Amino acid sequence: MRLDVVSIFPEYLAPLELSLIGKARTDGLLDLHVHGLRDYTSDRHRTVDDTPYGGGAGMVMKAEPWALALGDIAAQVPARRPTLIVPSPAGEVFNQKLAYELAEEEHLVFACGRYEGIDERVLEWAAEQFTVRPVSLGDYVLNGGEVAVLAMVEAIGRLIPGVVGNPESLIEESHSDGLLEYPVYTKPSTWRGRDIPEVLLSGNHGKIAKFRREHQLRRTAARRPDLIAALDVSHFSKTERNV
Ligand SMILES: CC(C)N1CCN(Cc2ccc(Cn3ccc4ccc(-c5n[nH]c(N)c5C#N)cc43)cc2)CC1
Repeated sequence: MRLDVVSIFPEYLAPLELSLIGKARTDGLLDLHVHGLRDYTSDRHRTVDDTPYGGGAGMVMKAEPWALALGDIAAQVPARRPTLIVPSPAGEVFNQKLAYELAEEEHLVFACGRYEGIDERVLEWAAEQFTVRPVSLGDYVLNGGEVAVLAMVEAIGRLIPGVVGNPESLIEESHSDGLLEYPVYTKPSTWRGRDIPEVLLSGNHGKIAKFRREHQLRRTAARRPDLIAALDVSHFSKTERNV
């Protein structure tokens, strides 16, 4: 998968050189390019913003630098219609389902806005050669798109085959089956007077699986009842429907 990120703060994306995503880049599983938007300006001050038409607080990102940057990226990978992800407080909310969907794409481009956002005409212009998707990390306000891109690239990148060492660990984690994950423990079995659940020492895989499923359901019901409500009844066994 090829990924391109455009930002006025390219150094903000440096964490994508670390850990699993960094190794995936070294291994050639992810072809990630970060671009500085100011490289696509031509004035002495490398201007990327201006005052909003209609008045109001703050500044808006100018269209031309974005069109030059996105056009350059599209030209570098002519064969495929890239998906342009535009982090925005007004976007569809990013979730694991969308992460899986985007992990199937061949080329993702991320436009990190700042200030009060990007001139809307950029998204209209980009729709000629990109599939444009405004996406929100969640219902809270950030100062720009970079943090959202760090989260999305990690969530999407780890779903690419070969990025996560043990693909089985992708199966039982939170949200992959619609429920939150069960509690996990490791040595020592007694820590500061606290024991681990005895069943985990039993070696009885059926009982362990049952314990874990029950705790997934309890944790999800307690912390995210909205996820329980969203699940189809067929998701639950007969006994679980009465929990
Ligand atoms: C009345 C008038 C003064 N209001 C002024 C604030 N407006 C909303 C507003 C608020 C902040 C920003 C800052 N910003 C610039 C680019 C950018 C990209 C993503 C996000 C972002 N925030 N939250 C998320 N989950 C995001 C994601 N993904 C925020 C961004 C941009 C825009 C609403 C209008």
